[in-house]
Amino acid sequence: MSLKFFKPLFDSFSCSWQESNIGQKGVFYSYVLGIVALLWFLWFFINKSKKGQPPLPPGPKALPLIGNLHSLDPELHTYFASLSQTYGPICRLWLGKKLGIIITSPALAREVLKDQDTIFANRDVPAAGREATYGGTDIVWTPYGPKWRMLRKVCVREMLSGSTLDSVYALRRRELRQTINYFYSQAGLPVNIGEQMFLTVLNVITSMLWGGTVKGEERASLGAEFRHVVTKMTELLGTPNLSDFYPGLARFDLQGVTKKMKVLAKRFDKIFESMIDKRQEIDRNGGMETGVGQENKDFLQVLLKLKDDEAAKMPLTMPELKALLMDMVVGGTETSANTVEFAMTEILNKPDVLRKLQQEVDTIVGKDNIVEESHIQQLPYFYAVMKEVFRLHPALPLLVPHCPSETSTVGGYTVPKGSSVFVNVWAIQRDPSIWENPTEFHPERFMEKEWDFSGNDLTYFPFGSGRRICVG
Ligand code: HEM
Repeated sequence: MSLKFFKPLFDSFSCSWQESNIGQKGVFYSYVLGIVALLWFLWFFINKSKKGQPPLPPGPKALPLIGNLHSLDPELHTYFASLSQTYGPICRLWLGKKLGIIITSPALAREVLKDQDTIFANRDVPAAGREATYGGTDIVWTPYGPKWRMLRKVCVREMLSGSTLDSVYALRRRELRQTINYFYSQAGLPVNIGEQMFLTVLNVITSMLWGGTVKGEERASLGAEFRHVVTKMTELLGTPNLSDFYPGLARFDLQGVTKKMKVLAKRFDKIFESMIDKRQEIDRNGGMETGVGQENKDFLQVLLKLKDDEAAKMPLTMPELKALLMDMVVGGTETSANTVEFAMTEILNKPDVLRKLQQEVDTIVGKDNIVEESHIQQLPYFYAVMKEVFRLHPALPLLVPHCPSETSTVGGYTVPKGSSVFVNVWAIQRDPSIWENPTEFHPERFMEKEWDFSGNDLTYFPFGSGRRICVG
């Protein structure tokens, strides 16, 4: 590097200084030369150590400063699928200052979600996500480690275990029957499946959360408010946000995403506070009004007990408690409701599938009976239809992005620490080299081969795979 580069810098020093002290000038140049030499050595060694590393994955040409933001399509999963057609099963994209890595093959998904799971079981928390979840203290955004393990364990053991779910079967049954009754009463009229399913799932989840704490009209109006807030929150979480692409700009919140999320989160917080107050009051009065099942505590009761447990190795804080409630309400409702809506759409478009389903239900359940959950194992075609819906329409087509806690190698390329890793399960589940007629809704394929939701087979994993697999 030429010293001429520094000339303007030297010129800016006062002339009198230069003229008056020739000796000091010599010392000054020696310092500058020393610093330049040091910088050069540093640069040389950093590059040398990088030379041993594989290159970054291939990807489209990036512009200075903005990277590939100019060509980003908001429908990310289809856009990423088209990139993988050009650049292969692992490619990269510069999202401002953030590096995005896109994975689009079962083999590479296995490397990320199974072989190097402990490294990739982390998250890069988006500004909107942080705001929505009390600073990212929920299961979804907590980094892999003891805290995350504790939160997940509480959730799985106390709310989603087989025995708890069995104990609240009556509650699911009641909610579903109410919904079916409603559809029946609307025969011949248009109905909004998505909306009805959202309310059904929401009622099931919130009843499990705080049981009989709210009833009647209050419950119905709470449902409407939840739907509105959850929909807005999901929209904000999906909005490409400059604060995430340029973390240095996050405090300016240029698009106002954080501000909007704050308003929504406040509305949820009010509901949570009111439920907690009511629950504590019922408990203070010695009430056993749980609504979940006679012997069962509702989830909120269990959480409040854990929060007050001073002997706990890792106590639960109030923000973590509320963040867990948020995960259940936001994570469980839209995903389930959208899946049912897709199922109904596909079935209505395929009269032969509808006919086969009706025949199976008539034979196994009988025309005069109502389907129970226990029937599902005896309804293989029904189960295959469900699996086919999850194949074509995974609720989270890119999972929740993973983030490596250290620089690693995937598919022979470097994936730097802190990059956002998008596993395109939507594209993998439509890959023509794996699936025959991949875009066709054809449940029979699941009658011929066993696929499950366990995440062990990286050709079919609508709930993710590895440590971060869906908790619900
Ligand atoms: C149709 C239903 C659902 C689908 C398709 C679905 C799918 C997923 C997927 C793909 C992930 C991300 C996995 C990853 O990052 O690799 C996830 C995470 C998660 N899901 Fe679900 N989900 C559903 C329902 C639920 C329900 C009912 C709940 C709770 C009641 C729930 C709670 C969560 C939570 C808390 C996480 C974060 C797990 C973690 O980061 O450790 N989900 N889900």
